[in-house]
Amino acid sequence: MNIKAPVITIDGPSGSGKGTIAGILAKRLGWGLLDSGALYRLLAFAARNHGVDLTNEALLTQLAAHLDVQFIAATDGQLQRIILEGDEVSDAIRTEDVGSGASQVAALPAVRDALLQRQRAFQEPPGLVADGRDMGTVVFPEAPLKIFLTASAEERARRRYLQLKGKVDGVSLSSLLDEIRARDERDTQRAVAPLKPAADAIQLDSTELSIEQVLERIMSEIAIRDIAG
Ligand SMILES: Nc1ncnc2c1ncn2[C@@H]1O[C@H](COP(=O)(O)OP(=O)(O)OP(=O)(O)O)[C@@H](O)[C@H]1O
Ligand SMILES: Nc1ccn([C@H]2C[C@H](O)[C@@H](COP(=O)(O)O)O2)c(=O)n1
Repeated sequence: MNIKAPVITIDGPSGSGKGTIAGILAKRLGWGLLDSGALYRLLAFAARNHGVDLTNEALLTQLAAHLDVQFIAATDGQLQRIILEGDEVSDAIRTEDVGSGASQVAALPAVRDALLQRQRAFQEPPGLVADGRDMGTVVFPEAPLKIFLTASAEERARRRYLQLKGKVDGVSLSSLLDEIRARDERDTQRAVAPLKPAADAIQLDSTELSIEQVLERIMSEIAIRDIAG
């Protein structure tokens, strides 16, 4: 019998804190981590490197199927590292520009299909924390705990501003807010696997919550379900 490892899914819009929460949770539980947004970012980044237009579904699908990528798990004192075609791109894929490209390629159905099995292959014992837009609705519909994490667009832009200020030249709160709204619109309105809560997801608005408070809420849901041993 094939007993599947438990999955906790965390979906939500850009800047809601999914990645931060998923990373801490995976570490606390000793589980694997799937940052599914990184796959779409890697594809957009690779497409630009190879001169592939972000609207060319056929070529992007081929690129997605053969994406040469390695995720090196976080260790004490070191964050997860991402290697694309032999080069470390962990920071390079985090720009708003790459995020916007990722959101464009993610709207293409054949691209999503090409990345589906790659994402499901992360489901390994003892468990997986997976963050993205469709983790609970499409990729892991049987997950025993699904979180839909939100925050107001203004708060998400503020968080992103604090994160980028001093690291990226010319960053402005108002342009970040515009980018966040544009990405929300594209991610929620696309025809395939749009960003939306799964019917059985727990919705958490983190606008007024600290990272630790969000984690506490999720840890109590894990305890209620008794899913982490
Ligand atoms: N509850 C919170 N309170 C304050 N800051 C937070 C909170 N959650 C996350 N942050 C901060 O907000 C920023 C964005 O968080 P994070 O990158 O985890 O968001 P995300 O949802 O994964 O975004 P994206 O989908 O674009 O990757 C980070 O600097 C993080 O430390
Ligand atoms: N499961 C996912 C994850 C990500 N995307 C798309 C949409 C996002 O705007 C973009 C970048 O994601 P991020 O790194 O900001 O979480 O990738 C998606 O469609 N489905």
